[in-house]
Amino acid sequence: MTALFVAEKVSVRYGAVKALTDVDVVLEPGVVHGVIGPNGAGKSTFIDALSGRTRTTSGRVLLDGVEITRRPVGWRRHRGISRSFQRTSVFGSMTVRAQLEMIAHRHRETDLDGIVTALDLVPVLDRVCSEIAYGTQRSVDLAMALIGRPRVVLLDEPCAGLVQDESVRMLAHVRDLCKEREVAALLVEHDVDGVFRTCDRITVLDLGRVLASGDPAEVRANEDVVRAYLGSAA
Ligand SMILES: Nc1ncnc2c1ncn2[C@@H]1O[C@H](COP(=O)(O)OP(=O)(O)OP(=O)(O)O)[C@@H](O)[C@H]1O
Repeated sequence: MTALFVAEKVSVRYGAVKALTDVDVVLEPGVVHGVIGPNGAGKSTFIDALSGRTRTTSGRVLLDGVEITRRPVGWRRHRGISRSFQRTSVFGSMTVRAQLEMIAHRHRETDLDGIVTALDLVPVLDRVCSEIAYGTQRSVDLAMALIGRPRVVLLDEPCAGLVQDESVRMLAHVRDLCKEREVAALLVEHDVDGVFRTCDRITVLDLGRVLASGDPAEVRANEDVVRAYLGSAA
């Protein structure tokens, strides 16, 4: 069977800096795939390369077995590859409702109510985005990424800036919604415990290379990962 979304030996250089070298990932519907690694490991570069924001130096990206490596961001979004950013991308001056409806219109979403309800956004629909709590803004970011029934979502640190309780709730939402909607998710996150709790598979990057990949138990037990990254916390 053809995998939904594949990164094959993806490499990215910024001048002399090798930000990513030969990184492989396979994403499947309803599977949450975490990517962890220390600062500068190449996590954001990987999401940027998969979403079309950064040009790969070599390697291939495939959707349904068809190469899309050079396709631009907008083309990918319209074919069901969406992403969220490390920093919230809500428009501060709009209401939550206006912002979500605008994106729903653009991507022909027919069940905006379902997304809004699942993410507990009903009480803030008529509030201006800049006036709602930061944790709720992050839920609006997730809602925006899920609009249009994407087949693949690439989430860049959805828990950045959240307190522990909010982070737990956010990752539960990510997992539940990806399972319910059969979305293939790639989750980059610094909250390592959250990633181990949430993800079905995990890839660990270090200095732009894959240090380990597998299910959470395999990765947690991997000696290279413990030595280089998890330390005694494992
Ligand atoms: N635009 C750029 N120009 C040059 N080097 C860059 C650029 N963006 C990233 N890098 C370098 O590429 C490497 C990977 O960076 P990247 O931001 O992808 O790592 P990261 O794992 O997401 O880090 P963090 O956890 O701090 O967000 C780092 O060495 C970084 O300094």
